[in-house]
Amino acid sequence: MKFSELAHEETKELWQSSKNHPFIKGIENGTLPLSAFKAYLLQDNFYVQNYLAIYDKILSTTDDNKIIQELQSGILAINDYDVTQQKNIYKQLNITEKNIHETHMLPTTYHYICHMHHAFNEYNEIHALSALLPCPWLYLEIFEEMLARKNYLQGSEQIYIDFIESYADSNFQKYVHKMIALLDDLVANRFNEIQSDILLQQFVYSSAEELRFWQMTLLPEQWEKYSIAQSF
Ligand SMILES: Cc1ncc(CO)c(N)n1
Repeated sequence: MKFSELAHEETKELWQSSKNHPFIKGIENGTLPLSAFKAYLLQDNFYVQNYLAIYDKILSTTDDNKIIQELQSGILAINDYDVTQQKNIYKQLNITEKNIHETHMLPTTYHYICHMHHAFNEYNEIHALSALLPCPWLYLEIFEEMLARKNYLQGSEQIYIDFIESYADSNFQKYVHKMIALLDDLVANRFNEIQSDILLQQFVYSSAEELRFWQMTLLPEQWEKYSIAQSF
């Protein structure tokens, strides 16, 4: 079994929880309050910047030509699908530079970002790529399934319709499939540099963080009022 197949199997439940999440259902039927979407985008700005920073760290340290080639085209894809798209949505939602500067990272954003940097700093580029893969792969799966159901077309928010169609787009799909193949190749060819259990953990942890990411702005998370158990 390829690593990607194993990782996908291991995270089925977490991914299903993301697919069923009220935030995702709200994007599909158009009922997600724009304020929640705005808050999500402001957090995602931190996330995407750090995602690109890890690509840069890998590119400036690796001597693996296949990684260099795929990450360079990956950066272009992220610029198209995440950065440019977000800038357009920011304009439509009147999100200003001031709003961006005034935003603080919420706990899940912080933890997810630390997890990805940790995978690179404590292990290596292959472990980092495992931590980075659920991000585009989960989005592709969520929004491809939405596209196929077509229910989202009845929603009244054009922003959500565009958002779904962008992440289900065939070029984004090509990028994701390349990243999956890249990781599987690395696992097969550089197996002596990999700690298999940790590699799988990196993927599972990111899948859990993806689920928390939807939840974060709905709760909303606050550092000052950290959620605690209500009872035994
Ligand atoms: C948190 C998160 N996961 C995945 C993506 C998709 O690239 C994104 N923009 N943000």
